[in-house]
Amino acid sequence: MLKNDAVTIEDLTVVRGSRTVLPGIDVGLRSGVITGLLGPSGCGKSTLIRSIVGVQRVKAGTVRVLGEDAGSKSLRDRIGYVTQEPSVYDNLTVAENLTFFARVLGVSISDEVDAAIESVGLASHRDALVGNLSGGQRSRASLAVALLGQPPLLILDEPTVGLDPVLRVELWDMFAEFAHSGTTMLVSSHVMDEAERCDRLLLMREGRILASDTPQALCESTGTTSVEDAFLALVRGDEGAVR
Ligand SMILES: Nc1ncnc2c1ncn2[C@@H]1O[C@H](COP(=O)(O)OP(=O)(O)OP(=O)(O)O)[C@@H](O)[C@H]1O
Repeated sequence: MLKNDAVTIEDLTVVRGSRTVLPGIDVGLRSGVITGLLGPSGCGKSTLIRSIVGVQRVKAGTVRVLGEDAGSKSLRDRIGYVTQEPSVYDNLTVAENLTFFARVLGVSISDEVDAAIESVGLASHRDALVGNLSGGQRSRASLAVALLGQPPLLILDEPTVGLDPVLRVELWDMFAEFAHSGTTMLVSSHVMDEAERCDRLLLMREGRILASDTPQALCESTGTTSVEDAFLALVRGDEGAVR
């Protein structure tokens, strides 16, 4: 963890139902880079994200986000969060959805709505009903909502699920642009080839952080040439350590 990390997490313990999902983890998110959050289904990625966004009841530990406690009111318009399910209204157009959420957030409608629509490549569908859009277009409309007000921290939970390869590449190009302009990004993914597009990676397994480093450093430290192989090597090492 670094002093100027955008997010610092210490000894975070989360229990959901009767299961200890996060058993006291420490991790930091570097500012102004894309961190990929990777790990098998059920390993706790969404729970970690919910803790950062401030909607998860935590049992112990601290989560500091942009210098505030996670969940603080002052963070409300400083975090853009896109869940796995599109969070836009089917019976409103793209522009109407954005206008509605801009009002809720109190951001300038005239400037921000069109800029957000433009940046997710939906300008030609500005006046289309969201209910008539394709799955990928609906995901991008959700992403546009998260961009309103240009929050310094963007958290995207599996933003490319169900999207075609061309669209995935376009979205990752867009994420790189956001990071380039100073936005801190946390992007969860199941897809290992997307990991190569991240500046840093958090590899999770069964609620624990197996590694937090650059893709290159992970490959070097495990003597592998792909993130997928690095992850497998770390899992095998972890299994050996647990045994
Ligand atoms: N409300 C709940 N009550 C009990 N257990 C829960 C609850 N919500 C999640 N869990 C458990 O917590 C663990 C972590 O879930 P989480 O959704 O964080 O995983 P994930 O890594 O995001 O998975 P996926 O990639 O499939 O979305 C899982 O074992 C899940 O079954």
